[in-house]
Amino acid sequence: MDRKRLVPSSSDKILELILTALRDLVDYELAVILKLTESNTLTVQKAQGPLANERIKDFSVDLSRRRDLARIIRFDQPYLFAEQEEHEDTYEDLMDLPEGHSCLVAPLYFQDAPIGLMTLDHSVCNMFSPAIVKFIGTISRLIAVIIAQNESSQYQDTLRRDLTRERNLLLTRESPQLKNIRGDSPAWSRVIDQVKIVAESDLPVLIHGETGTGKEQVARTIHKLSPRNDKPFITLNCSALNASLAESELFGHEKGAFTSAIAQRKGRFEIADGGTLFLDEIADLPMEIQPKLLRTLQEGTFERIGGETTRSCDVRIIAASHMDLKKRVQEGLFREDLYYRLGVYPLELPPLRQRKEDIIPLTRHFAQQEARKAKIRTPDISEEALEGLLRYPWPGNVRELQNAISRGVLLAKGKEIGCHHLGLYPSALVPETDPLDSFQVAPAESRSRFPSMVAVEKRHIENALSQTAGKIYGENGAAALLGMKPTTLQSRIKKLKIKRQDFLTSDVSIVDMQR
Ligand SMILES: Nc1ncnc2c1ncn2[C@@H]1O[C@H](COP(=O)(O)OP(=O)(O)OP(=O)(O)O)[C@@H](O)[C@H]1O
Repeated sequence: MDRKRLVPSSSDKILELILTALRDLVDYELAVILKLTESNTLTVQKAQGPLANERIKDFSVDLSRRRDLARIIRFDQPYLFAEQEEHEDTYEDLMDLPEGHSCLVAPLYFQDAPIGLMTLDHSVCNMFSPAIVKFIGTISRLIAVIIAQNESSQYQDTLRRDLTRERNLLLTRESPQLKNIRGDSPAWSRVIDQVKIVAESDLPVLIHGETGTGKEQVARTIHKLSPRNDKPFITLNCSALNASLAESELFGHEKGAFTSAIAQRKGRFEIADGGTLFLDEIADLPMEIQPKLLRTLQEGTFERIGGETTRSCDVRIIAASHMDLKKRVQEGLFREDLYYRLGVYPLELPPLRQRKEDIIPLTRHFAQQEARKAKIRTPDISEEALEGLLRYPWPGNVRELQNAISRGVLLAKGKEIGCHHLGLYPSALVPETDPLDSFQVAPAESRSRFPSMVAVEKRHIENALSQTAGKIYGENGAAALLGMKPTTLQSRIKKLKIKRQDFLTSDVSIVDMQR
């Protein structure tokens, strides 16, 4: 199969590419590229051809014991051992090449300095003509440049990684790079620490967390803090994709691959090349497509649907799920091998209710953000509203909080944001001991049924009355609880047609009743 490599991601792959191309021109059975180390030793970097075996990968030769090779390197000229020439067979202990077999060696030089040696062997004698020797002399110069450049880019990668690590360690909570994953709670601080650590690597990350806990923002931040940050961050939501759509989205398709494929289309792997691919709701990825994803993750190769070219890509994967992926594996709905491949670095995002310390800072952040968008002064938030926010369980997590604050900023029109602006209202249904425990936020989906101010006020007073068993006056009365004058409260009760007697119990004083 034609193997098209878009981005050779390692020196191993580059050398494989070079030696494969070389074999189209020179018939060799073993081609080996050896690197010259500082200790004057040649060590195998790549071996290819029908005679290449596993043992050769670990082979090295000390040049102080192979004066013939040292001399060839010093002269910087390719050398063809003559059929009758007596010489030590370099790979003698590793394979059985006949006496007088063809053996050609070419020094690898870069900027006038030796960096290694290439050897070509064939079990048949006289396989390499003088023209081939000359050609190898020229090609070995190019090979040396490619190897040196690749090493230099690897060195630069290492430098970049080191710099990234140092930079990430210096980041503080106020750093702009972390602005989308705010939070100071111990639970969230642990997440941020892990984000900083894992960002510098290429490890696949599997993020688990309830809906709206910030999985995508965490994935984006990992990418932003990684050495890949100048390359694309591409997302794919795997839910609601059938197998063929998922395959096309991931790997792309050629024109005419299926009825609706009117044009060629790149998949997310191709688009994300060099960068990060975020696979959201990975638990929903159809079973049929999971082996193909696994293969791409293992080999870094894929084919477009309807295409014959095997492409290679260099993509870092971050996957996320609100479901317990391990449970999906146990239920037979997710491949175990893929689960382990994706979950090399698992990251657990705590729900907002487990990090209440973050609610107020996040609230202020979102209020500021919204006010900036609306070009108004950031409104104050009443103490009561802040308390209400702290007491709400936030099933929709940060997204729900963000929505509530956006609404609040809009409704408050620059004035102080109160409970009613945030949709916090006392629930008449849940019996409470602390009036603030009964605050609830109108869920986003019921925004069309957003309670009117009158309804909110009525329920609020009813709740206070139920807390005080209908008592209005005095220290324990509803008026004190609501911070109102008792007379004002009475008139509101009348106006709102609240049936106070529904809340009365026998221990309410006659005096209070008579009022
Ligand atoms: N720590 C945070 N700091 C600031 N904004 C946040 C934070 N966490 C989440 N958000 C905001 O909350 C919203 C939801 O976040 P995000 O989309 O990352 O959550 P998610 O877990 O991926 O959601 P889903 O489960 O629906 O895919 C986004 O608008 C995001 O900007």
